[in-house]
Parts: sequence; C-alpha cells; structure tokens
Amino acid sequence: MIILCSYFLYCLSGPCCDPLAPGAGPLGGGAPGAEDDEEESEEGAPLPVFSGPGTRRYPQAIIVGVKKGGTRALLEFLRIHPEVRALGAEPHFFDRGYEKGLDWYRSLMPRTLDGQITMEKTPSYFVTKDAPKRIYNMSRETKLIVVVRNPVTRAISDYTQTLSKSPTLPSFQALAFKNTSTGLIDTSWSAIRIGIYAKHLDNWLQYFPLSKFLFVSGERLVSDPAGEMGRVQDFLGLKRVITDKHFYFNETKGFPCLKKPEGSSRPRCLGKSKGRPHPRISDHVIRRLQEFYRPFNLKFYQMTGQDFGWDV
Ligand SMILES: Nc1ncnc2c1ncn2[C@@H]1O[C@H](COP(=O)(O)OS(=O)(=O)O)[C@@H](OP(=O)(O)O)[C@H]1O
Repeated sequence: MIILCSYFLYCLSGPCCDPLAPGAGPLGGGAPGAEDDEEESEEGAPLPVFSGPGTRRYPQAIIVGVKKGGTRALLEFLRIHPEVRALGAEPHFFDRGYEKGLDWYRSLMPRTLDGQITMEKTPSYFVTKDAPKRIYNMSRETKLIVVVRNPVTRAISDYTQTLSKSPTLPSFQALAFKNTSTGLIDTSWSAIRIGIYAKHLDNWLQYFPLSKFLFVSGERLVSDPAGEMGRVQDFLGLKRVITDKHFYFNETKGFPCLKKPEGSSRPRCLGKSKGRPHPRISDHVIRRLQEFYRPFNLKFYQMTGQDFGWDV
C-alpha cells in the first residue's frame, strides 16, 4: 500500500503521468529507448492514465525546424519556464501521423492550466510540403519557431547522425556531389535539401505571415543561450524567466548546459546524440557547399530580415 501510494504521488509530480515526457537522465532524454530525436515518434503510444488538473490543448507554439538546428536544446531550455508545458518526444503528427486526426494529436499533449502554453517540436515539419496547410487548418494563430544553423554545418551534422547508425555509409563528399569534377551538388540528398531554407520558407509563407515566425540562430543558441532565449520568451509573450543564471558552459561537452535545478542532484546537458564529433570534410568540399548555399542564404536573410552571418 505504501509503495502504491508513493508511486501515485510520484506520478502526480510528473513523469509517469505523461508517457511522452522525457525520461529521467540527460536533458532531452526523449521517449524511452530513443537515442535520436527523429526516432521519437510515438505512434501507437498509450494514452495517459492519470487525469490531472488542466486541459489538453493544441499547441499554441511549435518548433517546426530545422533538423540538427538545435531544436532539442531550445525545447529543453523552454521547459524550465513555468508557463510552458511541452511534449518531450516528437509527435510527427503533421508529417507522418495526420490520418490519426486532430483529437489524437491533442490527446498527446500535456495538460495546461490557463495562461500556460502548450508546445511540441518536430523539426521535419519545416520541409514537409503539407505541414503549413495542416497547421493552418488546426489554428492560423499558431506561433512557429524555426532554429536555423549554417546549412553546411547542418548538412555535416545530419550526415554524422546517419553515419553513427550506418557505419558503411559512403563518404560525405560522395553523397553531396552528383559530379565531383564539375562540382554539381546533389540537391536530392536530404542532408543538402533541408538547408535550402528560403525554398522551404516560401511554402510556409503561402499560409502564415512572417509575424507568426521566430527564427532562432542555432549558433547563438550555443554562444549566447540566454540572449536567444530572451527573444524566444518575448515572442511567446512570456515573462523573461530564463536568463543567464540558468546556464553554464560545459567545457567537456563543448555546449551550454542547464545549471543544477533546485532539489536535483546534477546539472543537465543534452545526451550523447548531441554534439557528436563531426568527420573532417576537405576544405574544397566545404567551399563548394558554401558557394552553393550562398544565394539561398542571402534570399533567406532578405525574407526574414535577419542576417545569420553564415556568408561573411
Ligand atoms: N546546449 C546544447 N547541447 C548540445 N547540443 C546543442 C546545444 N545547443 C545546440 N546544440 C546543437 O544541437 C544539434 C542537434 O540539433 P537538434 O536537436 O535540432 O537535432 S535533431 O534534429 O532533433 O536530431 C547538435 O548538433 P551536433 O553538434 O552536430 O550533434 C548541437 O550542435
């Protein structure tokens, strides 16, 4: 009986009430057993058992992209805000699970009290043709956050992740070029295609005005997490609760981590699948890719009114 009561109290305090909340352990643990974010699809997940206070709502804000931009860090930083309740795992509803219906989608969301914001993140939405229309049909008021990172580094990060699962993968160079001697880039390779941000944004702007977007710099999220989180909180209409007091730079990890929260035994960094060492890519490949992305980047700076500094 004592054990049962303790378990119930533990559930009340969070983790087991929401099967999609990240597990204990490293920040951003995601769904149990999932190492990488994109594997955190919760298709067929059981519905939460505990009926606590609050209401399950559609997310008012979604981190829609981009893959390997720093989306997990952003979500986990946001989750320390008392007015934010976010799904830990990626639901992949607007790209892979749309036929399950909006009621199913809402049933995945954590409960919120009045004034709290419901959020989720699925970075593949940004490059999904039908995602803007589908999100618009859910609510045209949805706030959209896109974490962008130098598309060349992003492509290498994407490749590094695939390589970690498929060690016999051809080299980055072999996949990036259609023709090595002419330097023709293979835009059908998703690692390349995802980084053509201007093209994807064009699709979103058919449905949402620019005012519904916040573009977060993946680079600044690492070099100045508190500054970038200030912009995010303003965009979401939240009080600036997350400040530089919450972060420290972990030299071993090479990234900012969250300081030890009160009552917790250790500080929280993202897990091993974040910050993997990238393979060395030759300078001429990098230069060619920079050259390839340049016009698309400039277009993206123009569209967003922000210079991300990738083309200096
Ligand atoms: N604080 C902190 N800690 C660890 N990693 C951080 C952090 N901030 C940003 N990043 C960068 O996030 C990159 C992974 O991006 P995502 O979380 O969007 O990846 S995923 O698409 O969800 O798989 C990841 O890319 P890689 O370094 O290539 O692994 C990191 O560079």
